Amino acid sequence: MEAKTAPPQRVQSIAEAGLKQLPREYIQPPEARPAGRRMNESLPAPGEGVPVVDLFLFDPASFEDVRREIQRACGEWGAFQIVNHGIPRDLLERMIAAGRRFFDLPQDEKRAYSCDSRSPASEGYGSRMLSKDDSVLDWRDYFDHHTLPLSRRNPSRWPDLGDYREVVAEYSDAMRELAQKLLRMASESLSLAPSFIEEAIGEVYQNITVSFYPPCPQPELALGLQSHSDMGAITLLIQDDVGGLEVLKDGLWIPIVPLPGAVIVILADQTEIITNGEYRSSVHRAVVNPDRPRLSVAAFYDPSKSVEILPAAPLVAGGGGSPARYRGVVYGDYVSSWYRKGPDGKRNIDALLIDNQRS
Ligand SMILES: O=C(O)CCC(=O)C(=O)O
Ligand SMILES: [Fe+2]
Repeated sequence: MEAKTAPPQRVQSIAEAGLKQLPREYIQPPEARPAGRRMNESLPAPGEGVPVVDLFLFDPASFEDVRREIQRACGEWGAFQIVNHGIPRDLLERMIAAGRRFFDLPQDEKRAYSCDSRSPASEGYGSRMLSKDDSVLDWRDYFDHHTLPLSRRNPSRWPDLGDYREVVAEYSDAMRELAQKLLRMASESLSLAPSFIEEAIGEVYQNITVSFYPPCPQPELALGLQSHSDMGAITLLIQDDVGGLEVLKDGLWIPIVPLPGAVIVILADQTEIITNGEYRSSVHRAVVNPDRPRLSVAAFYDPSKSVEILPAAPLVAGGGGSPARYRGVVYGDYVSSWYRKGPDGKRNIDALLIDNQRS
């Protein structure tokens, strides 16, 4: 428990104090440590890593090729990078630069924007996604923005720092459009109506989280963000050139190597349910390094809390597909159970599996 008077500890302040040893709360259990990964034994050969999909090719003339690429990226990986996505490079760079400007502020100026650490997903500056007395802490600070629907968007709560507020608003709108485009492609590639997934998730809630991972004195013992899958429908992420995001594929942690100008797509749990497991939500984590701070910006695109999420009728038995693999769930209940249990390295979605047909 934090003492009432002491401000919550920020990872960046700990890092700046220049410790040689990682404080105990940040030491991961041996099985979760990045040093334990078997990654070096089998780094992906060129062309075998996380897919890169060129959306420029997504036109009717080459539709079949891209459709196959989308099917492979969503079905086998649940995470991929996209290029030629239509978002101006300049906007991506201004978003990263805005995030960096905030984290460069002196600690007491940042603290003026602190979120309410007792309430999950509260807006503002904070140090971890969930709090559970026995959990190991992430080597990460963040700033969470509530951006959509517009009724939740209140830029006066965001850093008053040059064009910061304009950039976040512009970025939010651009990422909403891109998420819609991708969900349409995902629907179409499963022969669903293009608007199927969008309609299934109802009014969209978007949060934008800037994550800051300070240099870590013992990165082999820590994680910037522990293994998890995202709860909502789809996450669009950009990162600077440092690298650290990894996705789990067939038991191996595969790095998503920074690709300038690319956007990383991470399918989240509700898309896996709606597609009846044809498309998978990606289990991912962030590792840290001793030398350079890393910054990423995630735009989470989530269903309304009141919507019931179910496997799509055309994809289950009766509609021509396989038996339903997941029980339906009201999204708000899914979120509450996630915050109660925490990710614990497991996929929350597995609790909804019928007969555990997929592991
Ligand atoms: O910073 C990253 O690369 C990952 C962030 C992430 O997975 C999340 O915020 O859910
Ligand atoms: Fe994530």
